[in-house]
Amino acid sequence: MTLPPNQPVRSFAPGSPERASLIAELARQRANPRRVLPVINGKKVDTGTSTDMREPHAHANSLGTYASAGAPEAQAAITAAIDARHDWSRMDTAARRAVFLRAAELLAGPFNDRLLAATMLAQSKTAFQSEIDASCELIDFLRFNVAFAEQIEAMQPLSSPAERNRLEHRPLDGFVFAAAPFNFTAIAGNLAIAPALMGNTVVWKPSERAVYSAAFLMDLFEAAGLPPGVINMLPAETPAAIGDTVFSSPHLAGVHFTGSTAAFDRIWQTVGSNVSRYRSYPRLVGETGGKDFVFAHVSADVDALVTALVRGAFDYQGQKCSAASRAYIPLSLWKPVTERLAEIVSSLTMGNVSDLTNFMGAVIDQRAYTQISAFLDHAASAPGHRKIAGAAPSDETGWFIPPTVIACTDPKSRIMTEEIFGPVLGLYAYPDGKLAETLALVDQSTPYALTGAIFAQDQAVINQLSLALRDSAGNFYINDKPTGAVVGRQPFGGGRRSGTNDKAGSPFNLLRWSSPRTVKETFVPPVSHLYPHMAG
Ligand SMILES: NC(=O)c1ccc[n+]([C@@H]2O[C@H](COP(=O)([O-])OP(=O)(O)OC[C@H]3O[C@@H](n4cnc5c(N)ncnc54)[C@H](O)[C@@H]3O)[C@@H](O)[C@H]2O)c1
Ligand SMILES: N[C@@H](CCC=O)C(=O)O
Repeated sequence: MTLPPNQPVRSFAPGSPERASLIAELARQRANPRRVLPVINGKKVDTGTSTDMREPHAHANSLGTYASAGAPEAQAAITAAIDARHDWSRMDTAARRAVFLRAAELLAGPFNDRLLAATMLAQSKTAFQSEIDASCELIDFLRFNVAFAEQIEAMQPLSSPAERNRLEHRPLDGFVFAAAPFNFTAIAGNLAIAPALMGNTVVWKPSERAVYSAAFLMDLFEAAGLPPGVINMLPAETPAAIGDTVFSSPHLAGVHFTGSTAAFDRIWQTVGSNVSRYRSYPRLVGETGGKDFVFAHVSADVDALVTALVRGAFDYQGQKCSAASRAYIPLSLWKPVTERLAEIVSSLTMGNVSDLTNFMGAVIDQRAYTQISAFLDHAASAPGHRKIAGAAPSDETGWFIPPTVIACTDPKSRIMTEEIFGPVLGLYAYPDGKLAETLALVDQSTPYALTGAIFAQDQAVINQLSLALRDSAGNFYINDKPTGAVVGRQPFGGGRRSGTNDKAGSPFNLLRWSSPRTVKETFVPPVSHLYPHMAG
């Protein structure tokens, strides 16, 4: 079965048509603040509350407000999802899939600028970062998931002349709760659409830090013809208000989560403690945090390594679960690597993402700004840390944390072992001869295993490093940065405390949303209970 091509990534170079129309849409959205409401059973519900949605890089600018859902709306969304399940799960699969293919075409067409601009304004992504997320990755999720669902359906058991066997892919017996992180519009969408494509109905809670772009996603689903009640959107200032209702419902059949390890731990514990309430065992799929590494061998190409460090650590302000956050550099390469890194990092431009000349925007909000600043304060005050590059943070006009590189003498420093989720890269210099010991450090010094990259030239060395770090990352890169997985090419997800590794954008993930029924049809049934060996 053929897979669709990936959606091409455009350049947004000066003079390009995509740049002109994006700039016009940014202005249009800025001039038209939105009021976002929960959507339950296809109807918008105003709860009367009002939470501001602001641009992280220009926090005086409001994009509008949203009405926060609470327990009553969560209960209504569960009821809507349960009611919608009958028809949606029985809809002809080709018709169901058409909704998602239509959404892909709409997103590649009239909705494209809307989603791109909304993601730039709400999440402070540059044009390129928004393009690879809200446009390319989401279009790919929509199209590839349909192709993967067809592959899954095609995998049928053996039949014989006497019997016909088949596997029917039914949705889970209840509703799926999808909870999204702020950092990827595509992930927010996929968390809802992957279960829905398999016939499930969904209570979808976008991140409280990215409600604005989620509202445009909901517009897209509706425009694609998604029936009411299939995906019910609950923006909520207090996530636990939704979680408490959802996790105590006997109809909870699955959780599709992406976010922090701490939040998924709490969800898992709550679901575990409620397990006897549920009508079925809820499927728990959670892709969580990371402390992603770059390991350089003495044979590494310095220019390729430094480019990967800069893009891997500082694209989207380091707010990717895959971001390069700790790097291990052999002493013999330390000087050229750190000098080149310091030179490039100090030249990176940061500011309002509507100015397309900027390399970076701001971090998502004040909470992130404070948390990342605390790591920088720690590095400034605790012995064994030396800043190689990085200016002072500023929160005057936006939540700006400049890209920062910190040399750490202790490879177990907090900078080298804890998820920072910001533009901070820790470096550790290892003696060239201590290869095995350093690989053990890479593998053992954090609880995560999400992404990692190695840089080396010799194939035998590449094989040695790949084997030594086999369990250290679910997405492993050789001579490339550890970010930027593409749907259909690098199925994404990590092990250990980075998640259940169900590989978003792959058939493995879709299978989690199916409860197959095996059907055996016997053409000529036996009419006697006696077996031949019983004949006297
Ligand atoms: N592994 C991956 O594929 C991947 C991808 C993106 C982000 N992430 C991780 O996500 C984190 C950043 O995202 P974030 O700050 O938005 O994460 P977060 O954990 O703060 O929030 C994630 C989602 O969970 C919801 N949530 C939290 N507690 C809840 C509760 N009790 N009940 C119901 N919903 C609840 C939040 O409202 C949000 O929608 C980082 O740790 C990053 O590594 C992982
Ligand atoms: N899939 C993205 C990361 C998603 C997490 O934030 C990447 O590969 O960079």
